[in-house]
Amino acid sequence: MVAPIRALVTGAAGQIGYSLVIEIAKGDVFGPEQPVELVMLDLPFCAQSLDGVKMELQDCALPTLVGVEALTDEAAAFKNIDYAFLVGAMPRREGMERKDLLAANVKIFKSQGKSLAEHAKPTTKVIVVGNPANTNAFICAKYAAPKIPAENFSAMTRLDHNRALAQVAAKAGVTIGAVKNVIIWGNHSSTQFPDVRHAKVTKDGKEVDAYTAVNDNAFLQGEFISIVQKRGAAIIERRKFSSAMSAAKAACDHIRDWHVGTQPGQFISMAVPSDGSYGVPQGLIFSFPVQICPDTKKWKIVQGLELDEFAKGKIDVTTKELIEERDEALKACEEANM
Ligand SMILES: NC(=O)C1=CN([C@@H]2O[C@H](COP(=O)(O)OP(=O)(O)OC[C@H]3O[C@@H](n4cnc5c(N)ncnc54)[C@H](O)[C@@H]3O)[C@@H](O)[C@H]2O)C=CC1
Ligand SMILES: O=C([O-])CC(=O)C(=O)O
Repeated sequence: MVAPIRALVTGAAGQIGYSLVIEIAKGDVFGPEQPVELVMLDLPFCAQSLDGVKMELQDCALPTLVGVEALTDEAAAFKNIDYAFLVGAMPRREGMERKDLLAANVKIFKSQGKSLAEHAKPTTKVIVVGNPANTNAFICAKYAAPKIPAENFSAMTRLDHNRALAQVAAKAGVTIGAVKNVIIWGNHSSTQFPDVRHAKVTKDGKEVDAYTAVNDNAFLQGEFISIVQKRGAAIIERRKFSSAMSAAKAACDHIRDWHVGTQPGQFISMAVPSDGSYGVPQGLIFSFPVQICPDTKKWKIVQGLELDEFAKGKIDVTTKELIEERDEALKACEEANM
């Protein structure tokens, strides 16, 4: 039998958690032949509802789910895991920016970074979903070092990437599968730069660039960018809760691609530690276009993409915000005596 993958979901009793655990458990992430041991962590006051989620997962009678644990102890939850979906954190409400969550959430990721170092496998791969996701991932990686290499840490911008694909498909009058290689640069915040300069669309049987397919430059350099940047807030305004189903789906897309690799010629957006590419300071957790090698399961930042002055200006703005967030988070971690 294939050895099971041990996958941890934090905040599993929350909104995203409820959509996410079923997708992992039924094979949408690691495949229909891969057994999964699912570990769910939440805070002690959620123990009862977490237990209810566990019962429901058992009742799903899933052949891929070979174990399910509902835990409220961080050390036990991080033990021997292969993948960590770090979702558990406070969500924003109407009128807030994601960085307003920094003070409340960054301490969670300091503590979980230490738990990763102490209890997880050194090969564990981590996606941070809890906001502000890039900066939380930066802190988590810092406190998990040197046991777990920085390259194993990522933050989720796949939801923004999927939002961009959907907007381009709708405007070009094609289905989602006909659009590829949109890019989200930078922070999972309203300064992110959704960029379609290198995107391709298959339209009327021919692959063309997105600008040709959409045929509306003003839209692509204006409204499109702001729709994607502010989509999270637009969902909150309507639902009064932040995106959950789409966030869970995006987390699955992110880890599935990391686990199985990207298609030849395809790139996806993932916030990973910068190696200095495109002038982004080293170590910042920054969303780049990446490709993942199916054999090594390692990501590589796509190199050599041309950036015009418009793109460079947008990338500067989001870089500056991430530097400020990083410095604020480091200060908060020093002050939090834990
Ligand atoms: N990166 C992205 O694209 C997205 C990020 N988010 C973020 O994901 C996070 C979770 O969102 P929701 O599930 O909607 O929130 P939620 O409030 O419904 O659930 C969060 C859960 O995390 C738990 N939790 C809090 N601290 C914890 C800790 N230290 N350990 C374990 N569990 C803990 C809470 O008890 C709660 O059950 C928020 O920060 C939200 O802003 C949401 C959507 C998209
Ligand atoms: O907007 C929020 O707070 C939740 C989130 O990150 C998103 O939907 O992109």
